[in-house]
Amino acid sequence: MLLADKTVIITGASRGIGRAAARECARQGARVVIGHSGSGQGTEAAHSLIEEIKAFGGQAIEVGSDAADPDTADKLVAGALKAFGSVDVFVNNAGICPFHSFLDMPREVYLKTVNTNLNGAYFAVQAAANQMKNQGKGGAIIAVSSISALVGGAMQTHYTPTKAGLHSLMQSCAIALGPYGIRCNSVLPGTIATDINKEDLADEEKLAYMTSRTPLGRLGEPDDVAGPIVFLASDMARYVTGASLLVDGGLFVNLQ
Ligand SMILES: NC(=O)C1=CN([C@@H]2O[C@H](COP(=O)(O)OP(=O)(O)OC[C@H]3O[C@@H](n4cnc5c(N)ncnc54)[C@H](O)[C@@H]3O)[C@@H](O)[C@H]2O)C=CC1
Ligand SMILES: C[C@H](O)[C@@H]1OC(=O)[C@H](O)[C@@H]1O
Repeated sequence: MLLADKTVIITGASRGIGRAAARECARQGARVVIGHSGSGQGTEAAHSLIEEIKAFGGQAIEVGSDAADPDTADKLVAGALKAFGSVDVFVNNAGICPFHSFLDMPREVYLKTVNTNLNGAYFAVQAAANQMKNQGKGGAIIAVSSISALVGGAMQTHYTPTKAGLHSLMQSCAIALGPYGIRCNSVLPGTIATDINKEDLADEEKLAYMTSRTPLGRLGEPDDVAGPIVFLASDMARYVTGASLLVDGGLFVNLQ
């Protein structure tokens, strides 16, 4: 098992990519902290994931707290320490992408997106890194960034800078935390079918367009991203830091 005896915190883990990653980490032997929004739906989904994980003999707990709130960072670390005694891997995954045009972008939509996707992440990464440093045996931090860190989207002018920010944060943290043996990397998913884009991809033309642009001929599924996250979290990636891994079925390189 790739993650035996490691405690992994994953934010936004009740649904989509985070849920798939949490399940796979648990399958690989990790003790998992499921971060979620704390809403009724988030709590319910987190409980059902805990049941799934327990059913195959895994260990998981949940911590409900808004990813945009800087205090969430300490709650996640405290939850991990109380239940499992360590923090070995931190996966920053929680995110939103409320598609909206640029010229009339409401301030509150912009601010909510940046606070959820990037500002909260900064403090969460900081809290996890401090705990790893105090433990003295290194660790791994993974940001779920996006192909959108590298390319734009007319309806994503508030979102793409947050993904570029996460990508950049991992590069800088790789340097800041390398001396402590803490590796920092990002995964850059392409278009993965989840709740975040359900409405956008309900447009059949858009769905067909995104599929046709993907050399592997299909959109991604959450499980497609879970494997790369586990790899970067594991000791198999012990000399990988400051890297970013596109997980996009070839979408990024498909110019013509
Ligand atoms: N689906 C896609 O095509 C892509 C997704 N991503 C990124 O993957 C990450 C996960 O998204 P998906 O699984 O696709 O979507 P999703 O909507 O299924 O999952 C998002 C998760 O973030 C959580 N979340 C949102 N706001 C939160 C808050 N304020 N506090 C705590 N949790 C919160 C949600 O509860 C949910 O669990 C996001 O950061 C997204 O930007 C990146 C590239 C492509
Ligand atoms: C939500 C979008 O469908 C998705 O998010 C990303 O980060 C990708 O670039 C896709 O646009």
